[in-house]
Amino acid sequence: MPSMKSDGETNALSSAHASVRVRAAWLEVVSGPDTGRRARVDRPVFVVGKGEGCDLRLTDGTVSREHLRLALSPIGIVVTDGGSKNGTLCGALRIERITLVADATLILGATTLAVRLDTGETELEVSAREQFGGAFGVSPAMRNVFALLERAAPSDAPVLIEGESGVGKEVLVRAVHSESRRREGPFVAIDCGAIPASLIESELFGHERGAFTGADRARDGVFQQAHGGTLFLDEIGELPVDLQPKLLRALETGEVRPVGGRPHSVDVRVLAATNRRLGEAVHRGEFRIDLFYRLAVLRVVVPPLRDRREDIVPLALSFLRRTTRDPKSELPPDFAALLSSYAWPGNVRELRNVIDRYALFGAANPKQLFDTQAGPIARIGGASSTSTAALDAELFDSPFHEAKQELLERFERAYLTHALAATGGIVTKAVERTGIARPTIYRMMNRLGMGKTSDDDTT
Ligand SMILES: Nc1ncnc2c1ncn2[C@@H]1O[C@H](COP(=O)(O)OP(=O)(O)OP(=O)(O)O)[C@@H](O)[C@H]1O
Repeated sequence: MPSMKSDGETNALSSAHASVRVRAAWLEVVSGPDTGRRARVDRPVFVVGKGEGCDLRLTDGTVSREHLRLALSPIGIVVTDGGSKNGTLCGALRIERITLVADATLILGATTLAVRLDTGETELEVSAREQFGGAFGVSPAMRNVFALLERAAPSDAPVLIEGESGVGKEVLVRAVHSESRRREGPFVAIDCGAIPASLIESELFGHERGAFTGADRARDGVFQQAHGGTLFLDEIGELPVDLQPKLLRALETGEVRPVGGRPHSVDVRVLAATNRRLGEAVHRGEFRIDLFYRLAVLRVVVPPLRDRREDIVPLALSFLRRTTRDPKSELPPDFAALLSSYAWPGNVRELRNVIDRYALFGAANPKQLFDTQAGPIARIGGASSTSTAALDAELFDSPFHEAKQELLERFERAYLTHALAATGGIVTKAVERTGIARPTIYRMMNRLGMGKTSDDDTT
């Protein structure tokens, strides 16, 4: 498969990049079960805790899942307690948010962390743009992600994007494709977590006629379908271990072997995403290290929305203006303040859903938009939905079939929004909760303009 292009081409892009000067630091565990562990804080957001997604993962049982977050800033390191159970101490002070401008010691649970700030400044590369394809962001953290991806886009290098569900991994992957020389070629997506293990090999590589019971005709896999374009392997962390060597071989040789057939070459750029930390899966022996390195020529971690609060209101405004088709739509200041202070467990997807609800139903009390049980969403599917008071007068003035269709779409959108909000935006959980098949959910989301496209329909 083709490799990275020359530096000359990537340099051409660098004029679109700026940099912010920040102070990076070293962390060292100086007491507690993980004594001796060190980590470099040189990315925009760095999380310490015992959860799987943490940048410094501690084994101390008294530490919370995401105990504290460190953010780079020009004057020092901004330390924020992540709402931990037993708090974070800096000296004799219990802190919620402070900026360290000199070396300090932090105590979390039974662990003591020494923070040693660099004496000089580090340059954090950020994009000069606030938009990369369909992804929008004003925070240095997001503009750093844009800068990395803008640099990688013109090459054929594989990129691995990690981040929680709903942070925008797919939007970013599509942007990489549309800014690459393959933009005229196909973009094919496959969700490795949504396909039964028995089918995934043939979904990836295709099969010959008669290769297995039920294979009554030959079929191309996604590699063949993406020939000349980009293949997006979503939820790559879910790829069964026994298939990983086959994928590695395909990436290394540029050849795929359909089930029951002979190998042939394909010209495909592979982009992958996962909402697990793949490095941890490698550590546990669940993901092959050689495949990890092959996929993660560039590895980008997209921070959750709660770690880039500057993005919340600008994103909300852009969703509102798109939905209302009114570039002058504004958010009431108290509603904007509520949005800014919310934790967004479902990330940008959840924010988009809240704004969709706000635009769709309006709200005398905007707080209700966050409370899906008590809010207007619950009402439309409940007993009061039969009351004419719950319906717009406009619907009664439209032809019956149009009005019915409009109401059905509103219901579907509200129902899905509610299901996804209740499951933190995790489609797999929404499938269990609603009883709607996963491909149908994706199709509905696509049809209703909720962010997915037909490429998601891989089953
Ligand atoms: N930075 C952004 N700018 C604009 N829209 C965004 C951004 N990030 C996410 N979105 C929107 O939020 C929704 C979720 O994004 P996306 O599907 O890319 O997330 P994801 O990380 O791939 O989620 P999952 O892991 O659940 O598949 C989509 O509607 C997308 O358009």
